[in-house]
Amino acid sequence: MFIEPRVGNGREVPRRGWIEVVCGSMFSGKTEELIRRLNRAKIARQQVEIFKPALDTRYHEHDVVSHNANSIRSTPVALPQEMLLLASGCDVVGVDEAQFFDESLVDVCVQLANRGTRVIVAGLDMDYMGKPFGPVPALMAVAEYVTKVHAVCVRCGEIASYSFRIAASEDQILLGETDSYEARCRHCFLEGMKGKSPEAASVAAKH
Ligand SMILES: Nc1ncnc2c1ncn2[C@@H]1O[C@H](COP(=O)(O)OP(=O)(O)O)[C@@H](O)[C@H]1O
Ligand SMILES: Cc1cn([C@H]2C[C@H](O)[C@@H](COP(=O)(O)O)O2)c(=O)[nH]c1=O
Ligand SMILES: [Zn+2]
Repeated sequence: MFIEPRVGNGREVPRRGWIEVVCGSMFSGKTEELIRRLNRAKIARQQVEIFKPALDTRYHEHDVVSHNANSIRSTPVALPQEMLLLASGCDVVGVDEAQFFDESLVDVCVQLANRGTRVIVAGLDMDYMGKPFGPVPALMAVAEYVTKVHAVCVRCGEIASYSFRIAASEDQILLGETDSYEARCRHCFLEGMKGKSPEAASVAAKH
């Protein structure tokens, strides 16, 4: 799985495209896993392009940077359509923070895969309310491979699938780190939601 197959029995084989999604909560290792796969492709001398949403300026204007400071050069784009032109001739395209793009990202990834590109997309599957986030759930549906990674719940040490917001904002988009979010397991996420706004409490009440 996730090999870099371009040469078969010493002969060039036609390029085959596909989509891989790496999803999970904040701090679950999505960016690390994306960087690991992209670096392997570079070692295999494949042409790699990496994109991130222009709005994600948390760590660096250009680089994709993980919470433990691994990084890889990327191109910030405002719209998914820009990737179609910028990635022409590429073997592998990586996309980080996919949740910040609009739904057109799904069609762009499908077009790239259809024209023979391996597309690796990393992003949050759920927002701070535990609701599906942006185009990530739809990408999971059309992907050949979906990998859900997990963080460690900072409250109890169980595996964490939720990003619990400790900051006051109720906007869906709020850039941040440990200053604004905690990785939490289902139980600790629901416990936290009970003490929040009426909408948040109703999310917890449904469970
Ligand atoms: N609660 C946590 N659970 C797991 N890893 C954490 C946690 N808090 C910080 N980390 C660090 O975050 C790293 C993963 O960072 P990153 O790949 O950027 O995650 P993501 O892109 O999913 O937010 C881990 O290797 C670890 O060093
Ligand atoms: C849950 C949640 C997160 N965000 C923001 C916070 C961070 O800037 C990114 C996630 O980064 P990571 O690489 O996955 O750690 O998304 C948000 O805007 N809204 C949310 O609900
Ligand atoms: Zn917990």
